[in-house]
Amino acid sequence: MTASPDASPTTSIVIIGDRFMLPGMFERAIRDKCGDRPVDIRSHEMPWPDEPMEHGYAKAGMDGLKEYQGDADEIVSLVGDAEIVVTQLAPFSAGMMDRLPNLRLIAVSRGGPVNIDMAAARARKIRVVNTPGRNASAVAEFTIGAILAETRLITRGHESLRRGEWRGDLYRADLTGEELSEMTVGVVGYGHVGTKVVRLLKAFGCRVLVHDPYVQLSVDDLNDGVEQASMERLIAESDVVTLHARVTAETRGFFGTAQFAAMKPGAFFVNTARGPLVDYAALTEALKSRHLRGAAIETFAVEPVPPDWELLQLDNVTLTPHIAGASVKTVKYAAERAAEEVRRYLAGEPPLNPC
Ligand SMILES: NC(=O)C1=CN([C@@H]2O[C@H](COP(=O)(O)OP(=O)(O)OC[C@H]3O[C@@H](n4cnc5c(N)ncnc54)[C@H](O)[C@@H]3O)[C@@H](O)[C@H]2O)C=CC1
Ligand SMILES: O=C(O)C(=O)COP(=O)(O)O
Repeated sequence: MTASPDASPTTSIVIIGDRFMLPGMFERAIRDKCGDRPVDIRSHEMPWPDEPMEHGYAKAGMDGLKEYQGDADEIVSLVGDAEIVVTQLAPFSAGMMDRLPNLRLIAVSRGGPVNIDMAAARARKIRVVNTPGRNASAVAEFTIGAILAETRLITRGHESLRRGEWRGDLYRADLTGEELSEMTVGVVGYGHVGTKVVRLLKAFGCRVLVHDPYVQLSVDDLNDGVEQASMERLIAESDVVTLHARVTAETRGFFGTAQFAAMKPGAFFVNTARGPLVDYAALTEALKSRHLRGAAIETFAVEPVPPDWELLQLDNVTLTPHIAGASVKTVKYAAERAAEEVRRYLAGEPPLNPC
């Protein structure tokens, strides 16, 4: 059908999807929101690379961009003359933007737009929007599961039964857990995920300590007895320590030999945040010596981890392959927000989440 001469020009939108975006969901959301506008949407799936990379999806070193997936030339050719790009992991460097003169909006479904050169985008007046907290409830729920997997020995019980071993005497010491209602849980980082972890923990009746030097506790949490603590106090008093900070110059290597030694004997350690926050060789020693009773680890500095890695062989750790944020709700929410950002851009409205 030919457009009438006075019709608005068609806006070209390119979606660069990956395994976190679920095929078709972003395109459907944009069509639902922007159906009354002439849009031409092209969706591409980026193949997932097999080789181990930083956090599983970061190639290091393209103009300081991090946690990205995809080749610059390939992405430039996929985007072509499009005005809008919707992506999660595709990188956009200054050099790539120079080759994409029509690009005006990048909707990036990330907590932080670490795969986009923000200074370059600002200089070229490209609007960049993101979706902070899109996976926060997914990670928070998963974290509670990871804590329970260790404190209630769900993983140990599972492994025991897989080996054909019933529980033995009630109560076999290695399958006798500890209840959160009697524990102190230390939450490091009180951002999108950390605040939700605290909210869920309160239902268990445990004492909750929070360490985050940059944020004040909410009035609700203060009224519910949650305490702000120095890192030293949190480490010394917690039966479970759970990490929810981003990797910065300050937080990189946050937990090493000294911190694990200062934790209570028999305490548990949980990391669903990022591998570089932790010295995993030091954690391995703390678990082997049984100074720590258990750990639940979900993210690593380089992913996938080698199958013969010592941490994977220990009997007092629950390990998952970086799946805490991956829920259907996360993707639905991200698609909905990206579509709303596209609608706002097309309608000349201000963005929901400008970067
Ligand atoms: N396993 C998974 O699938 C996922 C993991 N993540 C990770 O979870 C972590 C938390 O994510 P969000 O809550 O969205 O981040 P966020 O940016 O909302 O919160 C991070 C918090 O860390 C705090 N922080 C900064 N320096 C600190 C320090 N020295 N000590 C204590 N706290 C400090 C900040 O003030 C902020 O409140 C990040 O590392 C993120 O990469 C996020 C999503 C999915
Ligand atoms: O760690 C993951 O799985 C992520 O999805 C990264 O979350 P982010 O976009 O950095 O908040």
